[in-house]
Amino acid sequence: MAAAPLGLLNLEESPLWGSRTVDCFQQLEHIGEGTYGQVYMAREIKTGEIVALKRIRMENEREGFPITAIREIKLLKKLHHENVLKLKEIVTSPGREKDEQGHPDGNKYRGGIYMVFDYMDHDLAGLSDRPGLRFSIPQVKCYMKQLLTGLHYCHVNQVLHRDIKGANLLINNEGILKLADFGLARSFSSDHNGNLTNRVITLWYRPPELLLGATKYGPDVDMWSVGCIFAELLYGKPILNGNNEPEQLRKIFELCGSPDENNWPGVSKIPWYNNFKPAKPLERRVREVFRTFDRHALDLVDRMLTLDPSKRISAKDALDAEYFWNDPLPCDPKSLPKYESSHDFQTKKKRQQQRKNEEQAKRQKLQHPQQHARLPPIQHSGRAHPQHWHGPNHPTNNSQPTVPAGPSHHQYGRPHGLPGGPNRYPSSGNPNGGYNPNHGGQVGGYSSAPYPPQGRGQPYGSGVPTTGPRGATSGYGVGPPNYSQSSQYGGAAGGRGPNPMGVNRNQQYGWPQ
Ligand SMILES: Nc1ncnc2c1ncn2[C@@H]1O[C@H](COP(=O)(O)OP(=O)(O)OP(=O)(O)O)[C@@H](O)[C@H]1O
Repeated sequence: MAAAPLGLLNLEESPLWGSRTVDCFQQLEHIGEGTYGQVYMAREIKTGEIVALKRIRMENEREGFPITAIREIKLLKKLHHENVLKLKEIVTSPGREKDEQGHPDGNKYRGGIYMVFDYMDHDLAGLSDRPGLRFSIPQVKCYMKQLLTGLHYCHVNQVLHRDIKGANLLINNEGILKLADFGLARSFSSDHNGNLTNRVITLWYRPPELLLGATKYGPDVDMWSVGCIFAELLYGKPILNGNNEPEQLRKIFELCGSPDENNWPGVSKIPWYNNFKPAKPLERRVREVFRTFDRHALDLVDRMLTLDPSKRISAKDALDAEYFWNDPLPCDPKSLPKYESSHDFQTKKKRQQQRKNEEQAKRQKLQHPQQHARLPPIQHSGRAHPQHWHGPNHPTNNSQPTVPAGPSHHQYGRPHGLPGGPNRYPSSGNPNGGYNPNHGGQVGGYSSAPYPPQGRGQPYGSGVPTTGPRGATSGYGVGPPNYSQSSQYGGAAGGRGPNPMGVNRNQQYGWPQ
């Protein structure tokens, strides 16, 4: 990853920033794991305030502070809006002064740098992935309106987000949605003539112009991602879930029709157009595929998922769209239900644990077929083991699958590439590299030529999902709300629900260095 000289961080600009250490906070729970760092829920010891700490990954940094973190800090310092996540301060942890061999460690920041943010109870990916959860139409309008308001503010301030996806839209139990993760964001100006990288935005939310190799672009790239999220909220599952860039383009063209000089003047000049243009013309099918959406929703999705970026609707115009001004109106954020906290990372982790339990139970069943409840267990050794016999009113130990305790808070591995099962969102990392010829490349006349192996991380790249197609097992399209309004999340406990990971929040851990 590109790194910047230490001085560039310029923590001195905000005198208090960087002057406190992470020991001012008590670590409560691991809530997120991204390409660039781990995220923890923590309590400020002095005030009791709950915050989120994002530890900036330094493991791969030999030469200084990662440029992505510098960008994120710089941009967040200038953005102040209710719908943009607030960076409160930067704290440090001292870390080792010597390496394992006892040599002085030249990196001043080796110990750890943490960004302190307002704590948000959910991210949209984690929240909408809750089994059985259905957002109501006023609720979808409320979230979309906030997303567009935050994004409009960024665009007016000449910031492109470049990684809009559910996991980066944070929501608190006051119903407020905030844009987060500005690690790939950058400033732009309308007269800017330089080239920008096209290896940004997680694959499923990446617009066709970037996939075709455009290096001059503007806020329209974010609006494509918004269109994908909007349609996903109404449709109940991701709408364009390609496994690699060629497949992603194919899916876009199958939905939005093939691009040509009539519907997108200038498209033939984009570098990889000839490699990827469909062999035979495809019709636009947006209105057919999403025919169940109401008229105004369909109009808006249609204008967001417009192939030609210059004709794509802007955030400002989207906010003026009929959709937001017709009944049912967007609900008041305060009226939104309060849910038990859910983050994409934890949802995936829970699901992984559940799958493990199921597999283990299955294995145990095969190894030890179910006993008749009234009979003692089969005696393998020929001798009875008294500790296995609990009498007729107690289940035997062997007939019960061993269910491991909930995920240990000491094991925070990222659930990469979970075997089978639904895994709704692509991770933004790309450990598998780029185009995989076994996954639909060359299909329909596309070639993989322009795509070298890549990873989003270093510092830019694609967010190719690590898993295959998702099941829609936890369908969460719009419907009558069936969420729990359990009072336990609204009241005295500061609006936070019980710990879904079974972690004791009072337990203090050492901060990672
Ligand atoms: N302020 C916060 N409050 C609560 N949870 C948060 C907060 N910030 C981040 N998270 C959780 O941590 C996850 C990862 O955070 P973030 O996207 O900032 O990290 P990243 O390393 O930049 O990730 P990515 O791989 O997407 O670039 C988020 O999806 C969210 O679930």
